[in-house]
Amino acid sequence: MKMDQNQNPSPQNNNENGPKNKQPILMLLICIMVVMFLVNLLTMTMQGGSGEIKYSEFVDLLEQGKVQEVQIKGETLRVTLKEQQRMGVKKEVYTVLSEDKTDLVKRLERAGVNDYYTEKPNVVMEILFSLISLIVPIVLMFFLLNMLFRRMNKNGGMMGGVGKSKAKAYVQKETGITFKDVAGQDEAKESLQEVVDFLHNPGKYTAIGAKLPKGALLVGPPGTGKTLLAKAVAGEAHVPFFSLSGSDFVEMFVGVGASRVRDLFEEAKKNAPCIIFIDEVDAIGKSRDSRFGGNDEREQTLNQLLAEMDGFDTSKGLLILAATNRPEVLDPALLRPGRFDRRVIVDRPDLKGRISILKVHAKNVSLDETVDLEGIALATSGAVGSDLANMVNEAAILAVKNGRQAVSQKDLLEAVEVVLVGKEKKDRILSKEERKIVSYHEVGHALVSALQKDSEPVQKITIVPRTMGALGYVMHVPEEEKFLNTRKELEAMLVGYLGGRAAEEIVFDTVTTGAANDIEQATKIARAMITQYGMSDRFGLMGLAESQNQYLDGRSMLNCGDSTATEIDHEVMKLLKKSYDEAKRLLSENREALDKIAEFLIQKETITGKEFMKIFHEIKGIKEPTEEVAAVEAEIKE
Ligand SMILES: Nc1ncnc2c1ncn2[C@@H]1O[C@H](COP(=O)(O)OP(=O)(O)OP(=O)(O)O)[C@@H](O)[C@H]1O
Ligand SMILES: [Zn+2]
Repeated sequence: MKMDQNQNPSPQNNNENGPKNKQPILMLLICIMVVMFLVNLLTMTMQGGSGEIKYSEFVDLLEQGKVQEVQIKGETLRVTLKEQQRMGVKKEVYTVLSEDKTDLVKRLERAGVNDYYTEKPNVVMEILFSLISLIVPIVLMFFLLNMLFRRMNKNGGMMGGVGKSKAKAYVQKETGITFKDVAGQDEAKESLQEVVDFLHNPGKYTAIGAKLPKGALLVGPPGTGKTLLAKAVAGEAHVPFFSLSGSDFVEMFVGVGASRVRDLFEEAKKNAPCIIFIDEVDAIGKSRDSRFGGNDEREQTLNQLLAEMDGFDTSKGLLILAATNRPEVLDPALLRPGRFDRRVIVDRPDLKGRISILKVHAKNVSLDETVDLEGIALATSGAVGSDLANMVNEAAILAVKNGRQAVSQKDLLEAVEVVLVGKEKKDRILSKEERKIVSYHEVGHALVSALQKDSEPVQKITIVPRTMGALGYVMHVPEEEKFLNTRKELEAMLVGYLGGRAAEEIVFDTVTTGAANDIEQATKIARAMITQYGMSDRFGLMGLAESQNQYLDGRSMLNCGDSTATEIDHEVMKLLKKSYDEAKRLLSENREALDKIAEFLIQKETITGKEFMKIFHEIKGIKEPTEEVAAVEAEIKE
């Protein structure tokens, strides 16, 4: 559901060793190749393409007076004939000396061939040749490898200077962002406020002998504003902001990451007071413990980071902030006092937080009088800052699309859905039968929820497909923000999730693939109830799983023996079956309401929670003449 619109720091200039430097090598290479080619061609033509002849044939030629010149090279004779070839080039042949050299000399003198000599100059040529044939492949290899390395190592050339940092930190002299721009996250701001004060007047602290913190680790799920907070610290302290992502350090070659760390600190020290921000620090700071997979390069990089953190003098006003959403994988050495000894939790915003984040982002958007940001915040439990920022923007775009001057509550609600489930997919035409199934499925969810007292009120039911895969869905909005769930509520949730499939089975006596996501969610909840929340009678309070990454998808890992794991599976199955039976029971007993509402939904495609409740109450014979219902009735009649 997260739509990341992160403004990740982009390396400012990462090709200072770019194509310009490659050109001389290229030119040299081409020259060498051309020379080689020419030399080859020349010797080829000089040899005139001739071959070897027998010594006796040579003797014949000699006696016939056809030989002009003979070069004696060891046992080989290179014979130039008087006969001409194309373009005035004399024909040449070879032969192997098969008599005593003095005899040959006599023979030559007799034939009047004075131009014979034992070859010497060619020795130089030969050495040159073998040298070239040795050097060219090496140069070629060097060039190819260099290119390959560059490609693998997009920020720096292996050959072009291993030690130099190519991943330039993204530097901002003034971020211009202050704590006011970060909504909610009050605890985080408070603890960072102290840090700002350190940067402002380090002397105040050192005078008493207090040690200044070297770094703070911002921990929290993606999109909660960690980068924003780090920038705000720099903005509040009016110091430059150096940022780099952990993954920028990690390279193919051992030692590159470490030298980047060194360069970054060198650069930062020159600019102190300033802030270094390392996003995704887990990319380098992963535990050196082999449990997470050892890696020499990363270890060296991490060691360098640790050394740099130990090495600098805090009184200069250098502060390192780092962000991660997987603190559990970090090397303990990073978290030791004197390093990232402060841990600032930047968690998902609560209702109050969401309201203020919406306000911050709505500040620059024209809103009409229908807008109720609190209502939007209620409907977006679990959303993080970047989601909310995205929703406000999406709503503004919708308003413009519909030709309006200001954003209305309807735009905002639609935007919430766009961010959570994607845009309406108008071109996906469902067959009549499919629409019917989807309609019953969704009403099944809604009705089961409405029939149980521990579930959240229904806000909207729709069978308009969405781009993110949903063919229809039911939107619930809680009456208030919840931080705890009772066992009853979780059980009601399970029944609610399985209500869709139950409706399909009851009405069509068949089941479809449409319940895949429901089944996944229900299984996750059932498993957590048994292994983490101590809500099963079978295992009681025994903790059976460890949470793995609280700030990402909250995955957990079983922590028990194999046989227990099998038993857990049985228990999960039992719980799901019980919930499914309950859903089927509820729907069978309310078949009339199911049919009526499903029919209504097929016609209208989208119905509001109020419309839904109205039909429901009518059928159940519940008289509820509240003002709200009366208003809705009037609305429907229109
Ligand atoms: N508390 C907040 N107040 C205002 N805006 C916020 C807040 N949290 C997030 N945002 C918005 O979301 C955007 C993304 O946030 P940011 O990049 O800081 O998240 P992050 O926690 O660093 O995420 P990641 O872990 O993915 O890098 C911000 O630019 C801002 O527009
Ligand atoms: Zn469903």
